[in-house]
Amino acid sequence: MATAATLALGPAGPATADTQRPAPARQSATAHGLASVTDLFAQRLLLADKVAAAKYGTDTPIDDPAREAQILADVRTRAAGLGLDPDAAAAVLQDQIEANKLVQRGLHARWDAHPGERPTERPDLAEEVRPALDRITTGLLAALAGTERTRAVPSCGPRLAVAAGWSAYTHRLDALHLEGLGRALPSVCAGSR
Ligand SMILES: C=C(O[C@@H]1C=C(C(=O)O)C=C[C@H]1O)C(=O)O
Repeated sequence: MATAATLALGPAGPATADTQRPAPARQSATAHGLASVTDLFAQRLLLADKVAAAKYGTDTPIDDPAREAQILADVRTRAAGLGLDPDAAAAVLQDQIEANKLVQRGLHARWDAHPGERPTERPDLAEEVRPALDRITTGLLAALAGTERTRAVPSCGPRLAVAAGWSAYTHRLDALHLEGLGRALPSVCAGSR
């Protein structure tokens, strides 16, 4: 599927209707589109609502260093298996973790200030929410592998900005989640590390 990002930044120049675009260029722009990465960032940030709800009003802290270390070690191993630089992949995941905690903190502050907005249900962190986060991590590693070349070119930054804007729009991110998305981006482009 062609996204606004791929249409705006595809290698064939100015955006043209899909039917007019040569097939190889369209395929290449789509396969390497950074929206595959930023869409997963947005999905992960939306899951922060469930994480925050699972923890709110309990003794479970927002920060869980042991779980973070486990995720990062696993990501390093799997990145190596995919031919990705383990440090680079771990840096991207570290940013997702920081972004997630930013949203969780924002939600807890909001719920403290506005009791009427507190969640009415407490999702199961271990059984429901963390498995969903783990599925996103698997998709993210594949998306990082699929965008390796795009993430290494000088135009990565502007492409990433367009992709992030598109993902924020399609996932209807509010101001807090948009702030989280900004925190999720710094390690994506190879030149930024
Ligand atoms: C999401 C959670 O909260 C925090 C954020 C994490 C993440 O983004 O993966 C992992 C551990 C916690 O520090 C969680 O506890 O599962």
